[in-house]
Formats: sequence, structure tokens, C-alpha cells
Amino acid sequence: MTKADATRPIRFGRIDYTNVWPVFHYFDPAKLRSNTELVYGMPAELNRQLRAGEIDISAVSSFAYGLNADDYLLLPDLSVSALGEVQSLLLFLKSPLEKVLSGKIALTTTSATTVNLLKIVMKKFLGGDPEYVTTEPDLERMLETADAALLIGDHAIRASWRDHGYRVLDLGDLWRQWTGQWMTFAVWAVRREAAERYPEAIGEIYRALVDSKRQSAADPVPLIQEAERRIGGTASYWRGYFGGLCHDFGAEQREGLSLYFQYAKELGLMDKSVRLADWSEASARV
Ligand SMILES: C=C(O[C@@H]1C=C(C(=O)O)C=C[C@H]1O)C(=O)O
Repeated sequence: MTKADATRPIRFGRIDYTNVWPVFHYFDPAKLRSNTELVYGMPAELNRQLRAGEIDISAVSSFAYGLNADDYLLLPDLSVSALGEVQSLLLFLKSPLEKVLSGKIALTTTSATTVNLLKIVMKKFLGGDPEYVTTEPDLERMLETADAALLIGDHAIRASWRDHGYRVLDLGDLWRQWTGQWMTFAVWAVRREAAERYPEAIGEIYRALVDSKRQSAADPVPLIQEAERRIGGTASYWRGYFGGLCHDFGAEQREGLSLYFQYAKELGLMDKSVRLADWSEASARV
């Protein structure tokens, strides 16, 4: 290992959306023994950076994990999942649904999981075949030329609060209606080479994330207050929002995500089957 390698910080990607807050709220890199640098970004940008090795570990779109499962390991029991409605994965319809099915849909540049979930819903569940264009997440501009627009994260939340008059479909709700399953939108992944190279640091980061998740679940009030302060909305909105999300990744979430990967492969959205592979502290210590 060169000197530069030995001193280089671990680069850790944090999605700059409220949905990951419970896992990051009490996570403070300054309290770690290892030199860890947080890199904030939209999911699609962090997906790219983890793929390129510019960051070592990150919250990423679950779809991006699926594309790169040979090179990544999952940090166990961490995810952004929901059974049903999420409130931040929204398709805004300017035209009636029948027209959207053969019309044009504008997709946010920030997403990977939800754009592919929408393609699954459109094709497999609703029998549609719309044209897709990818654009910056600006609802009014998207709908100038498209019949519908997909937004995720805080872009979707802010747009949903406006008096827009559009019909809105929640992708978490659609997935549940058609499959009865959980859906997992984001996971925490580490590059296999980073897991081998920095086993103690990854273990330390992992324990700190699990600890943050536990503290957030025990008392969501600080997160709710911070969301009100930074983004707006009411305490009851944020209570409902955080309450509808699950940051665990147990058997039910794994089953739902595996079904999503199966459909994505069936429709040619990814070319390989995905086997979920977990990082483990015990194996990293050997
Ligand atoms: C719940 C959400 O999950 C997300 C959806 C993602 C995607 O579609 O690729 C990626 C990360 C999460 O931000 C959300 O964005 O609101």
C-alpha cells in the first residue's frame, strides 16, 4: 500500500434526501477512529461514483446495487423500504392515465430504482408502452412537454405540497397493489475491494449507522423538528412520512426486492439475475 493509500480517507456517500435521515442523523464521522469523509449527492450521482470507485461505500439505489452485485456487498439490515405508500415517489399526471400509457413520461435525473419500477408498472402491470425522457426534477418544466412526470425524494415532497391540481400516483402504493410485497428503494453498499482493504473502518462505520437507526427509531422527534425547520411542512406530515418508511432489511424486504430484480431482468432492464450478498463483520475480521 502506498503512503497516499494509507492516509486517504474512506469516502462515504450520503443521499441528500430526507428519506435516509434516520440512518444518518446520529452518525458523526468526526467521532470515528477511521478517517471518513462524507460525500453528499443525489442517488443517481452516488450510484455513478460508487461504480467508478470514487467513493468506497454509500447509500445507493437498490437498482444500482442489482447492476453491480458482483462488485458490491450489502450492509446488513439497512435500507429505505416501504409496504405501500411512500409519499416521495410520485408520478404526476397531466393527462388521463389511458393517454399516459402511450404518451410521454418525463423522469427525474436523480433516480434509478423508481424509474425502473415505473417501467415495470407501466409495461407489466398496466400494459402501457410510453416514451421516456430524462430531465432535471422540475415539475412544471417536465409537464410542459410530457403527459406525466416522475419525481422522487424531497423534489417529490415539495412538489406534492404545491397547489398543482394534477392526479398523483404513489409508486410504493402501485407496487403493493400489484404484488402485495414490500419494496426497497435504497440500500447501503460497500465495494468489495474496500471491504477487504479497510475491514475495521467499515465495521466501525456500520456499527455507527445501526446505532443511529436505533436512536432515530426510539425517538423520531428530533428528526421531525429538523425536517420542519429545514424543509417546511408540519410535524404531523413528517411523523407520517418517517412512520411510513422502514430502514431495516429483513426477510420480507429481501423478498420484495428479489421480485423487483426478477421483473427487471424479465423486461430487459438488467441483464443478470441478482443474488443479494451481505457484508459481515465476522468474515471481514478473518
Ligand atoms: C424513498 C425514496 O427512495 C429513494 C429512491 C431512489 C431511486 O429511485 O433510485 C434512491 C434512493 C432513495 O432516495 C425517495 O427517494 O423518496
